[in-house]
Amino acid sequence: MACTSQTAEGYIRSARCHLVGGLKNLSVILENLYQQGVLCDEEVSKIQAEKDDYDKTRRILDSVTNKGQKACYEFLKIIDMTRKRTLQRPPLHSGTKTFDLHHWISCFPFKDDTEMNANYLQGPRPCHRYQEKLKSNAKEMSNKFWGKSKKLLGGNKKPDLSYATLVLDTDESVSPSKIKKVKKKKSKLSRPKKMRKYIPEEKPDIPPSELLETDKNILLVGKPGIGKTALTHEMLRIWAERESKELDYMFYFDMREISDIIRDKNLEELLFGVFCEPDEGKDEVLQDIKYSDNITIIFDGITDLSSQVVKKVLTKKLLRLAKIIITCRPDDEDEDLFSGDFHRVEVKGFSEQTIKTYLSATLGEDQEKVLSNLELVTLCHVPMYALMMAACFNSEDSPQPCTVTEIYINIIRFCLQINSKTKKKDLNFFISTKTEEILSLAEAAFLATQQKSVNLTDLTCEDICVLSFLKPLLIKEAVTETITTHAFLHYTVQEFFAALWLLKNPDKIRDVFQQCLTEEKKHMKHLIPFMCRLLNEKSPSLMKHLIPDQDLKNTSNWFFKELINTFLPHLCEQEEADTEDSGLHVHILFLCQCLYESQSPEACIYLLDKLDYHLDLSGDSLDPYPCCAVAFVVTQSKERKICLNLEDVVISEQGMRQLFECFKNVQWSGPLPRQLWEIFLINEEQMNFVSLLSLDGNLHLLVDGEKKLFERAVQVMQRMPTKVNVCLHWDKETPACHSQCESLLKALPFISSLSVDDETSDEDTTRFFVNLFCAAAEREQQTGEKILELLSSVCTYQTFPFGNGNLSDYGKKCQSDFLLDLYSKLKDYETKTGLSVLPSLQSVFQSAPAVWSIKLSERKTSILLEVLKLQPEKKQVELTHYTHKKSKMRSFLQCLPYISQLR
Ligand SMILES: Nc1ncnc2c1ncn2[C@@H]1O[C@H](COP(=O)(O)OP(=O)(O)OP(=O)(O)O)[C@@H](O)[C@H]1O
Repeated sequence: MACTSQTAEGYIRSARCHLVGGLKNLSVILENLYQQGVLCDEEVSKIQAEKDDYDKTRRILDSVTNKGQKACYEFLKIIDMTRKRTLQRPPLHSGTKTFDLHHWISCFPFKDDTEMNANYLQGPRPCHRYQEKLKSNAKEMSNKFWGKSKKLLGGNKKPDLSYATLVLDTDESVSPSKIKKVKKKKSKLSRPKKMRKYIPEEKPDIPPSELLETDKNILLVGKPGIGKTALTHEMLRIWAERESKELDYMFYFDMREISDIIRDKNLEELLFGVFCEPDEGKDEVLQDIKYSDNITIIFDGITDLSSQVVKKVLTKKLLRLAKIIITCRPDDEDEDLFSGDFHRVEVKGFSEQTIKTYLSATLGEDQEKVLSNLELVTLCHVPMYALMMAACFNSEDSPQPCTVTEIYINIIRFCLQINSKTKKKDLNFFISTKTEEILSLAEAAFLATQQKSVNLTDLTCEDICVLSFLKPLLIKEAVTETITTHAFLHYTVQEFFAALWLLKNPDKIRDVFQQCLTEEKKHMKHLIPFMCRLLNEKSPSLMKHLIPDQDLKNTSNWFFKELINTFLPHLCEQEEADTEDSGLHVHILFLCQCLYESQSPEACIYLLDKLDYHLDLSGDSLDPYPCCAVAFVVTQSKERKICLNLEDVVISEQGMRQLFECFKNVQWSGPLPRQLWEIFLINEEQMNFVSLLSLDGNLHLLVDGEKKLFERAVQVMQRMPTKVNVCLHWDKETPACHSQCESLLKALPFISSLSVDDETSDEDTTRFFVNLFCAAAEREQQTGEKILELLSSVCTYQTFPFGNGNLSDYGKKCQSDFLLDLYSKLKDYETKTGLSVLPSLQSVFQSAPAVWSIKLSERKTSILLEVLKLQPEKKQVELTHYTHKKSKMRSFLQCLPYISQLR
């Protein structure tokens, strides 16, 4: 059509007859000619004053061609850049061959001057203004959407909520979550593994912008609350914020909100009446939209096609060139209507990584409270539940602790509220009007849970609020037959509803308690913590809107006693049968968790009383949440201190923080301090040793424990800001081995005192110190370090075994005995090795008690004499078990010069 030598003017002249009648949207052409300086104000006005479009077109063509090549080139450029709106298309199926202006303009050999391209006005002014209005509307809508969620998060530190990456699945072969083969076999996965399966696997990221760019129509399918609306709002935001000279439009319709009002509306009413009205040139805008291929329409939450206008848009009878995005829940996915032309994308929620990022952004440090509970973490794969989690832990209105059940109650209330569009203040009333539907869902949940199934086969309810907790499952029974059942979005929500039904039918509760003790039905016990909290009437409330108050109180009166009495005897039986079983304490922990959920001090005291105030958690691995539960139960005992056994327990740093709160109610004696230090030392996390040390001022250390622990303790001492008091414990009756003595000696510069726990026998204590002093002497001999002196200064009178300012008779005796034993053993050692140890220990022997208590019959008087000789002044001596042996009496007389008083 074009030859390269043809001029712009010639090109226009050759097609003049087609251009007259073939140009449209003359205002766009004129405006551009004016902006590019081809025509002046006056010329434009004159053209506009022409009576019809033919005359206007002729006049435009004349003006441009009269102005020469440059003006003609500019004109062609304008036509080219705005051709969608300024050039007529040849009629479709016209039969006769017509001149195609679109083809004609594409054949003109333009120079490559891309930098100019951006500057053309694409469509009529009113359309551009309308686009601006739509964009600002979209930004506002997107802000409002996130603002609504943000409002749920209390506190001053409200985080900014925005779109977090969702797992999107474009697998066309029908999604595996939808169709399942009938599986007769029960899943053998452990509960944590089963829970993890809820979290969708990470897929290659499909950013919302990509969905926005593609020419295809899109069907977004996903469970309630999974993020379909959030995704569409993200697309709206991207569209509204991007810089583009294109004249494009984007409309969003929340079908749940408008489906009632648009039933009989036409396109104009839908776009301008329901969504957003142009401020000027309505007809021009509507015309432009109708034939625009740059228009995106979102129908969010479509359930049916009762609206004719929506149906026509979806079936392309209206807005033929528009790109359509629809979202629906799997329940409403009508394959006949949405098939073919729609690219199906399944929205699967948050991946594990996004859950972590989301919780970290919304909760900061508090994220640990959720992360430490696997059930809560997996619940967060549904973004709506993640939002609730953030809201529960962030809220200032409802004080923490937030029990797990409270989070579920909040979730249930929140889902009911948003799905029914009820105002917060009317929600309690609304719940009571839905009693029947909620209880029927609860019954289906209970029956399925009993069968260990997630398929709610007997569900008859069609209520939208109730269905918002569910997703449909298509079960393939035969090649030609599938049946639809429902499943909860998360198994724990099913258990929650099952618990609710059980409280409505209290006569079944005892049976269920018994079932929990059987191998076959032990999974039923997950209902019990929920029941414990649901019995509590405090806010957030649920049960009291569903069943009469008195019924709930009647159940509450016997429930906890029955629970404790059912589980405790079973516990004792197990204990007798297998004392090695470390799973044994699971029941105690379980009961603690139940009581924590209940928040009932009376029930805690009842349990503690039954356990004689002994809580034995030995051998357990305690997550932070159970720690919180144990701390709650222990703190309820105001009158009596609890004896806590934490032997071989594993607790995280966070769990420890929870547990610390209850130590004031715990007996601080026996092995507990040492057990705690072991838990800390074993732990690989950064533990807060300073706070542990502050409990009683001592670092408690098992002398004959694992070598690694001992070494770790030494490292800890070295890192402490001040010197540490060390209290040594023994497990088995073995003296410290050489390497342990060595480690301890290495740590001496960081030790302010060394003592021994009061359960260690005198013999062991002596043996240990003898070994330690001997090791010190050896080391001193080898290295020349003055270590004996340092050691003896650490083992001062104040802290020496049994030493305190006011010794009892028993104490005095022990101390005297200890010193005499130590002296005699070290003397033997000196003789054996030729090393000199005793002179460095003068201060130790001199710090001896004011009154020496001696069992004369058992003692070598020669040793006594030597020790007395070391004393700076005469000492009082008290003889017990004295002897009738003359020789012994005679040598005792030699001690008299060093004795001030003898009894
Ligand atoms: N990608 C996301 N990033 C951050 N928050 C999200 C995301 N998706 C959803 N949310 C949060 O979850 C809430 C519920 O999500 P949304 O309304 O998008 O679910 P939906 O799939 O449209 O549910 P329904 O089927 O009930 O309409 C939102 O209000 C938002 O706070």
